[in-house]
Amino acid sequence: MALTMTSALDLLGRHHLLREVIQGGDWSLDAPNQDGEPAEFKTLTYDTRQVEQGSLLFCKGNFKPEYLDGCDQAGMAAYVAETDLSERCQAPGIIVSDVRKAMSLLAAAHYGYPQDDLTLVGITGTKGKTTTAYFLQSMLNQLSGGRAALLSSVDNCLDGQHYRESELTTPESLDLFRMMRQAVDAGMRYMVMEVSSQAYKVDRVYGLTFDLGAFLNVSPDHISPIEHPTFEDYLFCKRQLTYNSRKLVLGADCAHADLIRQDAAAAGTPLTTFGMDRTEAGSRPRQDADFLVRLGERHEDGPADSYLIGPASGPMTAINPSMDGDFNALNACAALAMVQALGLKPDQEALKAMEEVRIAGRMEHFASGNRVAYVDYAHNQASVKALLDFVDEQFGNRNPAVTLVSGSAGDKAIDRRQGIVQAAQNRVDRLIITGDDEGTEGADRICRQMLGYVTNPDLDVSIILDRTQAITTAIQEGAGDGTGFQVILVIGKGEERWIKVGHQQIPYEGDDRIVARLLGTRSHDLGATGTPRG
Ligand SMILES: CC(=O)N[C@H]1[C@@H](OP(=O)(O)OP(=O)(O)OC[C@H]2O[C@@H](n3ccc(=O)[nH]c3=O)[C@H](O)[C@@H]2O)O[C@H](CO)[C@@H](O)[C@@H]1O[C@H](C)C(=O)N[C@@H](C)C(=O)N[C@H](CCC(=O)O)C(=O)O
Ligand SMILES: Nc1ncnc2c1ncn2[C@@H]1O[C@H](COP(=O)(O)OP(=O)(O)OP(=O)(O)O)[C@@H](O)[C@H]1O
Repeated sequence: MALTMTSALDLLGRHHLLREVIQGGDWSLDAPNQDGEPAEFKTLTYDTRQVEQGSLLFCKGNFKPEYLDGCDQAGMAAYVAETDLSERCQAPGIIVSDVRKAMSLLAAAHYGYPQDDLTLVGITGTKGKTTTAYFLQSMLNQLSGGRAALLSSVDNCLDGQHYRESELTTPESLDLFRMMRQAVDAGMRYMVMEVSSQAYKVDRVYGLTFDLGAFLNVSPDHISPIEHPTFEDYLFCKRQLTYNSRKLVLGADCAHADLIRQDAAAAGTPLTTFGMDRTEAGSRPRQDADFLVRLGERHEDGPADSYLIGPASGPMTAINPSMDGDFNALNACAALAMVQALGLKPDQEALKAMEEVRIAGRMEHFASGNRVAYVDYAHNQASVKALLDFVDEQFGNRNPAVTLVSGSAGDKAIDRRQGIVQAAQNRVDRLIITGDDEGTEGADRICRQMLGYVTNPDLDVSIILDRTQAITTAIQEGAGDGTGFQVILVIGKGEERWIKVGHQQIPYEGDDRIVARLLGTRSHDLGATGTPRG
């Protein structure tokens, strides 16, 4: 469907978003007079640097009027904004009460409502969104002959095969609808996407109904001046997925599950639940979740523990995910519950597809002599706790000396600094606090703040600002006397090849590559599911 000035105004009017159209001194509710057939907008953009002949520009966020200089000359057809910017340009201004909502509605129309041709799955949760999304995509690809697209915080995949690094966890609505169109044109039948709390906060998914939503878990995170003012606001934004999904899969042990159940009842959204079953083998499984995962046989020194996964009513199937950790088995269980909620029957091959999934920078495992290292993306209290639970379960009987290398990002999610220290300080032997994406705050300040949260006097703790040096120290002079078994955990950056300093991304070797180089083991350079990026 071509979007013209007339159809855009009509759509905005129907959604009560249109205030008026301003061109020069003329104010009206109608489209400015045009000769002949109304011209369709050629492109839509929210960046003046992308404006070309026939563009419709959205002025959102911290947009500055001076960005409009030169847009007339570039051929801008019109702009959409919440204020009159006619002093800066000749093109008509569509003045709306909410530019982000307007952008989502107009983008959907411009790209011909691609969501109608996709089975759309949205996944939210504080932890496990990316992993669960990859697990689900792998099963859907297996069941549909490779017709599952993916939008994640690591990579986007629009044709079931090629993965490209993504910028945001959930894209801006304009980019989202464009990518959906590309996916439909590439023959995709499914799209699996992560839905961040921020997506609801700033209307990136406004007007979208998901065929299936998943709410995995929630714990305090993303509280900062540019994200959420409070945990209540963070959770409230996430809860919106329930009201915008036709069905919902919910973690049975999710905090505030009762509230989310109330949401689902209020919205008339049917629920399927999943959870970890920790009852003894052979005893009656837990009864309060529809899908369960439980520990299978333990293999000492084996590649990974195996799990049993399936509907609570049985039968269970053994799986052996290549990504370590009970939390990843739980993510696999969430993905299985989602496939079933979509009305599909996952066969053995589909479950096997999950076993092949590897995600760059998530639970990357390295070993040499008496040292084992993991590079992981844990970067808040809940994920550090989950990672240390894994270390206890997997290596506890070998009495390891555990070294943790962690920093925390600047400018956002400020509560993580305390959360990481709290989760770790009584469970590791050595903590090396180091630089992360410091942004405009400076790594020194963030590291000192983290150090200030340490209350355990027995903890061997130090700040080594340079991340490469911090990892080198951890590997070469880990905790303990160096003779016993050592576990080294390097967390928070995954496979990222840059560190954000100020507003710049400074090239960085990468945690995984540094560990591999120092331990003399092989590093993987994969985008996802064993597929090189490209
Ligand atoms: C708070 C927030 O949502 N910020 C996002 C938002 O910023 P904004 O709209 O204020 O944009 P801005 O960069 O200040 O600039 C204002 C506008 O002027 C435009 N511009 C700029 C310069 C110019 O010359 N001409 C011009 O038109 C820009 O394109 C933009 O549209 O739009 C930008 C892109 O249009 C995003 O990059 C930016 O995300 C920032 C980088 C960010 O850090 N976002 C985080 C908080 C975020 O969204 N995270 C979530 C959750 C992650 C998770 O759970 O792991 C996510 O979904 O990624
Ligand atoms: N279900 C889970 N529960 C707790 N921790 C988890 C879970 N799944 C993954 N993690 C931990 O969180 C880290 C990030 O996992 P993942 O990328 O799948 O989550 P995410 O929700 O996409 O995170 P983010 O929003 O921070 O990008 C992992 O490296 C792991 O340490």
